[in-house]
Amino acid sequence: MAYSFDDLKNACAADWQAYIQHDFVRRLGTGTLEPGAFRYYLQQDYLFLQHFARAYALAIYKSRNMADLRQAFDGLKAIVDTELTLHVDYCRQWGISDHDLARLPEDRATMAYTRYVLDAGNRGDLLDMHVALAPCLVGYGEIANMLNSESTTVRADNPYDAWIAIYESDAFQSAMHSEIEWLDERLAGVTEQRFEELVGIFRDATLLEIDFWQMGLDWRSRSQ
Ligand SMILES: Cc1ncc(CN)c(N)n1
Repeated sequence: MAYSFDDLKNACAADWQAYIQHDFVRRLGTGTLEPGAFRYYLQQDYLFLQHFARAYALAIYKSRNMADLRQAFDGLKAIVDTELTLHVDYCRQWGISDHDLARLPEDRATMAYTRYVLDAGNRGDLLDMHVALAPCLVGYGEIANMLNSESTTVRADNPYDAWIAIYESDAFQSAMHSEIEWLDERLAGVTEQRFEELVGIFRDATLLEIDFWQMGLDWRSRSQ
């Protein structure tokens, strides 16, 4: 059987839905998320993105041909040039200065997720690395599309509208599609046993995304 990215998602369908439809996401869409929860998430996400940039750099290191190298490089650029740049501007709008960002303590949910992905890439091969990175890139693209399709989503006067805009942007959506294409090509040739290993990594990373949203909702008990 030729596997595809959709098979990875289908193998962890309940966890994937719990991630995409998390309460944190729903409240972003309706504009009802507590500002403190969003601010805490935004700050941790700044640290998260820096570690994910390191993970894409590891994917570049593990690439053995130009096509793989270019794919990992595009992922690195999407994080550093698109997401992190917008993120720093966005943090300023939320009253979080560069000074604050430079001194942030790392939450254990940030630590667990980012180190898991770096470890999956270190001990595994390039496909393990991309599968560990996929819930991040594909999940946020899907979340933006899901929010756009829901009648309960508020865009005008929603304090989180700019957040949705980052992930519905052409730059982010095209990075997501190109990653799915890359994964589809590689997954088509794996054995059943290898696919099951990859499902384990994909599920772990999806569960760690859920923990990251939950960290935001639990911000009061986690605040520095
Ligand atoms: C935790 C998390 N996951 C995914 C993304 C989208 N790159 C993000 N910014 N933060």
